[in-house]
Amino acid sequence: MWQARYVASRLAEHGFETKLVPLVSVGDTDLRPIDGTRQVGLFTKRIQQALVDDEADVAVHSLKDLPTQFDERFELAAVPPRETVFDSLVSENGITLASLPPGAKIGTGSTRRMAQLKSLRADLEILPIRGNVQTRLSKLRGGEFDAIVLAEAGVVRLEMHDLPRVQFSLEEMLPAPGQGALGIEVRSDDAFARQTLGYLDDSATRLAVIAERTVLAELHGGCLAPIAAHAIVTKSNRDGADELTLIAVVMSTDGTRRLEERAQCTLAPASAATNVTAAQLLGKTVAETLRAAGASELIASAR
Ligand SMILES: NCc1[nH]cc(CCC(=O)O)c1CC(=O)O
Repeated sequence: MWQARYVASRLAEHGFETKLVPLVSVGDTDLRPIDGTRQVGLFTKRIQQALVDDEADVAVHSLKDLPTQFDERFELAAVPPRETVFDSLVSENGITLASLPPGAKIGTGSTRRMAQLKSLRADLEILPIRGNVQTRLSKLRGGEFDAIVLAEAGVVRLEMHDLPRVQFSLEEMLPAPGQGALGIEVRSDDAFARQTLGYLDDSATRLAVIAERTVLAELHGGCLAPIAAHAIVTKSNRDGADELTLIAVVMSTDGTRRLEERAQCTLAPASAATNVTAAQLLGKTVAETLRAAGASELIASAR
């Protein structure tokens, strides 16, 4: 709802009136542990269905939740400027990971988070937790866990600034592809919606998430594999040109094996199409190197 309201208010700045269509996704209601047999897109399918049924013209997703599988019915009309990409350790008193008692119980349903937690502290007990941010926090308060891991982006958007937590560094906990970014989809035959939403696109964010999501797609990772990726656009200090840097990690779920790859490309000034191709190539190159180093085996063992 926050995300949809954000898009509505950005559209209002450009003079467009909108109507919110509140929806409840399977991801909000299905709290059973993730077991890999259920379908992908639990948070996004219901919203896409609203586009198909003409219930809504604009679909607002967390890009992290949007499957990489191409669907010709929809087009990603905009990727707005990204919120913070970090993950945070959330607990009753905001304790650091290092200060947790031996064998502490940490709630996360993400193999990416599980693997990185295990590599930092092998003694931790990782327990499944599902649901939206509010559901997870009520489980933490219920005493089931010593701590849980949440994306800082969700915490910030819900304005829970006082929530006791410690932010992980990128070295400790590399985020999921697309984390902190929104993906705004429209029907592919709706040129008016595509053009209108185009105002909200942020090219640096879009290129970063294209690179990250290409790694995931190339490794056939889906949302269950222990794959992390983070890309960022920066200015080169040599010639001032924009550069896109991508780092990706594939792990074994027990945290004992870690493959890491980093690569960079130079972006062309104001050449959207060329830069999209460059971002995709960067993601493919990194995925290829990870595959050559044995990534597929680690991903398969996580299923
Ligand atoms: N899978 C749920 C989900 N999808 C997006 C976010 C956070 C917001 C974001 O990363 O954009 C979350 C919650 C979480 O991971 O803590």
